[in-house]
Amino acid sequence: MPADPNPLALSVAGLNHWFGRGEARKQAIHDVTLDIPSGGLTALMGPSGSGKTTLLTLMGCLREVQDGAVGLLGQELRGASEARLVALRRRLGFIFQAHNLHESLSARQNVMMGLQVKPQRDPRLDSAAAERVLGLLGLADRIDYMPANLSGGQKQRVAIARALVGGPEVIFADEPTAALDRESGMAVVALLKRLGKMRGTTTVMVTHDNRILNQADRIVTLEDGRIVEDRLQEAVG
Ligand SMILES: Nc1ncnc2c1ncn2[C@@H]1O[C@H](COP(=O)(O)OP(=O)(O)OP(=O)(O)O)[C@@H](O)[C@H]1O
Repeated sequence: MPADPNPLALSVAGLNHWFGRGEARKQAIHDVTLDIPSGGLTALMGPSGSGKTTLLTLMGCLREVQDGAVGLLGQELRGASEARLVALRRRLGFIFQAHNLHESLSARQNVMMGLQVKPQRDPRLDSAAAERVLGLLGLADRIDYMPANLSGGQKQRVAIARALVGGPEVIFADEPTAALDRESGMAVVALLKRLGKMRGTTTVMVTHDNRILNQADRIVTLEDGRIVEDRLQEAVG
């Protein structure tokens, strides 16, 4: 049988999630069903507390699936063993607002950390790979700087380079451009879109940033833990 030309990166069905116990128990995700094909940039938006981060972390194997199904890269997350989840996480890239760089390592060394989960690589190529991705993110002249000597936006771009350097199949990002100026934010989105077209990399991104929403292929809106709108769009620009 020929391979499916457009396989699903994510397939979520009847997903529910609760926080707390007893009287404090509160449902954060209500019956979410969502298929995301490989490639492309999907934006998750919605008011504060609507469940965006919870949904992102459930899809990214960072939170245990309690009820419903989450298929990621063809594997079901609910009930999966820790070993299987660890193997899957190695195929993902995560970008969060708090960049968590190692202060004692240079930008290059921080990005090289993103390759250490790849057992099959040739480590002699790590340094050049880190340099290349930092260059793509406009940091060619900051490669050997320490985090203390970088601005907040530059540190965030180093964290993004670290998430991208290993060639992840799916990228989960939570407000990745919040700390970036307009130009850097647009460069990050352009790079994610290029990865989608060239390598079929899928990006799922929580954002309120209108510049990014304009560039997204699809916008999924949550309210009170439910999907209230799911819109495909022709990207602008
Ligand atoms: N660890 C937690 N323990 C208890 N409740 C939580 C926890 N994390 C999230 N919640 C609750 O779940 C709901 C959804 O939160 P979530 O962080 O997913 O929303 P969000 O849309 O990402 O919000 P924001 O835009 O403010 O980041 C909220 O009511 C929140 O208070």
